[in-house]
Amino acid sequence: VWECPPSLLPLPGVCRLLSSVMSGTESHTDREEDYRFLHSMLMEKKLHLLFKIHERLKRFEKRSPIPVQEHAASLASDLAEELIYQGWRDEAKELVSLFSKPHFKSLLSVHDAVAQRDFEPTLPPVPDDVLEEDEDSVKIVSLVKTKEPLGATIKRDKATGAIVVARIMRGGAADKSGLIHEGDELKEVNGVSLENRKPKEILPLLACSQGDITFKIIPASPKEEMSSNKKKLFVRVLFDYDPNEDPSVPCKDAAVSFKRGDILRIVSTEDDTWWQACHYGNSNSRAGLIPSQQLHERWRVALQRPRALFRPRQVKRPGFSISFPAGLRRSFRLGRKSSWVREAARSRRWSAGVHGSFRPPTYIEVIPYHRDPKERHRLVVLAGPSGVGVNELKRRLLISDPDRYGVTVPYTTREKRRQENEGVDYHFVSVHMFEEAILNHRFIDYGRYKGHYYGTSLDSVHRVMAEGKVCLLDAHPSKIKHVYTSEFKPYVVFVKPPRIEELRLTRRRAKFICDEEDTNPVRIFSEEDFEDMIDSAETMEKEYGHLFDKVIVNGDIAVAFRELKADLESIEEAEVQWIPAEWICSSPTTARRSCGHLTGWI
Ligand SMILES: Nc1ncnc2c1ncn2[C@@H]1O[C@H](COP(=O)(O)OP(=O)(O)OP(=O)(O)O)[C@@H](O)[C@H]1O
Repeated sequence: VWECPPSLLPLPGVCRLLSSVMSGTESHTDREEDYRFLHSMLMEKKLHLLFKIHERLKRFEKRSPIPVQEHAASLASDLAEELIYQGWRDEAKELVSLFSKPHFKSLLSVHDAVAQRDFEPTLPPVPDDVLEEDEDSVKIVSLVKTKEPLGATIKRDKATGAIVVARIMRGGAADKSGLIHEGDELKEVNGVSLENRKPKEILPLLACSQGDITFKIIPASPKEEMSSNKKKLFVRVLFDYDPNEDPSVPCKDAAVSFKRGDILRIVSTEDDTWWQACHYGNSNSRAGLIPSQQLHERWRVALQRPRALFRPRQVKRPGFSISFPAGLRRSFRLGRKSSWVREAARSRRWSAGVHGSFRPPTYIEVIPYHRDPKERHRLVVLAGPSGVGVNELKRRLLISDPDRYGVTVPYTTREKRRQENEGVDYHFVSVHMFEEAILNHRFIDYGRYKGHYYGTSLDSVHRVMAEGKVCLLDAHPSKIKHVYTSEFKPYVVFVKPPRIEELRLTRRRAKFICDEEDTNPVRIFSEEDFEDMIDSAETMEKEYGHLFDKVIVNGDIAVAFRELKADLESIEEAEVQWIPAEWICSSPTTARRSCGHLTGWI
């Protein structure tokens, strides 16, 4: 067994390592002599002292010590001189001899070098000849380049052929230096003229520069900073973006990737095509390029498939249910039940596509919201194509916590049936009352079915919320606008079908209720139902995706339910919730003043 000498005990890790090296080597060495040599080398006291020093340095490194003073060598020499005049006592003699030892002197001089950060490259003096031409306009900028990129992009000015700084990334090295600005013309890098060079020839020049880097620059005329940049502007992104898959991004390394739903802080919108933003909550994240709203809209237009835009689909949907377990099927989605509403939905889709009346999903301006425990809960809207499982999820939520969740009771003008209870299954009202409520805009959703009105009113939502419960409302996405206010602060969950293969597998035994007049009102899903469900989900996402806070894919019902429940709980517990700025900045003037030129959708 190989043992450590007691002086090495503070380094158990090194001892263990050396010990294992030795025991590992033992079986591989044929010759005793080699083994002894290795043993004596690894046991060498100096080697262990080196380890000790290394270990100490590592420990100090963690503490990030700050030098007490930067001129220890001259202090020691002054002190030595003083001591000589203090009389020649033994202690003084010893100290003077210690100070005069070359090792000690070297140690102090290394200390001073480190304290003064002498190891960093020094900037070369500005060459004498540089100011000869254009004396007023030329600027020499020297930066010390670390591993960090400069944080700037360059481009060639089409008109003049000059190389100019296209963008400066906020928080990057160039930005922090405050010496290089957007629009500056680069004349030389490290003495190499950039005349007649293409940006791609210059980039390697910058990349391989080590230490200090000197630019000869013709500064751009000073621009006024946009006031909007100084304001904190947050957006929720409504699409995924990966610069590695984007051939149009000017510089992949300078771009920021994000996922739909992420919150970004916009730091610059000066450029029409590429904005700058950083991820919220990540203090280390540097600002990077993101496609501007205009650019993203252009992409979307270019990518629009004419088939999806102009071909109205034959929508065939499950019909209407006959009776519902108490407290469940109280809010229903009329959008898919009456033929006239179906028609309306179809023409909405048609006109939106043709006239581009809906906003393409890009970024939505958001502001932080902290719910006061005394305030009402946010309304939870569940939306999704017919048959996807909205009711099933709602039912499970209610059962899981009936004190926390509540559902609305719908209104109808039809006769009450024997097994039904007023205010439990429906509010049974007269046609006159119903029509008056329509005129007073009290309905989120209403329609006629078999000669009777049915509708979900704002009052029933208020009632559930007033009980202190989280109101679960299922609604067609086109109806969300009726509750899209600061009063309800809706949290919208879109329930999306999985891929058709998974639908076939998971819905093998699922039955849904179709037309009540049908001879067989309950039937299993057909292939066509699945296709309709997927198509309709796609259309909903395209037209109303900007309203969705959360998208849940309902493949395995248990998984989808767990995800939904956890999500609804997490928004309540979250320190900050992000709500659309338009709920607070409702008047356009206020919005414009507080959010720069970006109001609501940006
Ligand atoms: N993930 C799932 N796996 C298997 N069956 C499911 C799943 N989700 C829902 N179902 C079943 O599919 C059927 C339709 O679901 P549900 O009634 O919840 O749909 P819906 O979206 O509310 O449609 P509609 O509003 O048209 O009634 C029900 O029998 C339900 O139990």
